[in-house]
Amino acid sequence: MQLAIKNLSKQYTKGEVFALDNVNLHVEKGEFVAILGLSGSGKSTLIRCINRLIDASQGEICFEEKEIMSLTGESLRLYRRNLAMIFQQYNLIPRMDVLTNVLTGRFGYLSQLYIIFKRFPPECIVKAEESLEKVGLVGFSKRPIKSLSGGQQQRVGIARALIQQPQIILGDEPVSSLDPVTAKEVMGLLQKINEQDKITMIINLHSVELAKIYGKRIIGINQGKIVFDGSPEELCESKINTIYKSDKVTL
Ligand SMILES: Nc1ncnc2c1ncn2[C@@H]1O[C@H](COP(=O)(O)OP(=O)(O)OP(=O)(O)O)[C@@H](O)[C@H]1O
Repeated sequence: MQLAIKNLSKQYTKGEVFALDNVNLHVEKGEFVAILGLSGSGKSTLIRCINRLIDASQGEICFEEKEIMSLTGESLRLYRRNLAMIFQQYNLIPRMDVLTNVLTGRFGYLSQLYIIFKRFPPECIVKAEESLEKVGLVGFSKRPIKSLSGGQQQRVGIARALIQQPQIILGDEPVSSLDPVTAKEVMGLLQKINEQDKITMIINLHSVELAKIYGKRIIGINQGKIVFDGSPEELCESKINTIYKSDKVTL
């Protein structure tokens, strides 16, 4: 078992509703998990708890059989090397070129001196070029980030994730800012990486269509609870309605 989440709950403020409510989830190495749910259902909270960007209120997360919620300092840094993030807004550094942005994915492996002086070992640069080749951006190394399209910027984000040599890629709505065609290209790239490199994908999505095409397993979250966990074929209309059920009054 690569990731085991047991009875996980998160309450941002005492007295408020639970953003995650007793979540239990097991993920095996190499799975492609698409997470669906209404805005505010807890998808980002789950991802942020997994990579310890935030601390859960209760429960347990184990990575490769080791409990990770109590990690601090160096052991937390080493744990985080296993997890790469890709984001809706790409989170690139606009004033730096493509290659340097990819190289920042290697920070978890380098000493502070390399980082301060931004001088990277030659083998890192080779790895960065290889990552760029993998995402279809050969020849883009020196291009400023600002000169790239959204789809190209997300490819840089994926190359930055790959150079980290992660076990898991966590995606927080990585294609929500892209047009439908480009979104499919980027999801196809993640699918290829998942199949070729056996990197586990846990990807939050707003599109049921994309989840059904690219997810090998779909998790549906409603008000912090897992209400669906199954294959794309099992995600019928009534299950979709359960995932997207809202208590809010519609105008
Ligand atoms: N930093 C925070 N402080 C307080 N409450 C928060 C915080 N972050 C999220 N929440 C609340 O937790 C709940 C779950 O939010 P979360 O961002 O995980 O949902 P989501 O499914 O990722 O939504 P979206 O699809 O819009 O990104 C929401 O009610 C949200 O308002």
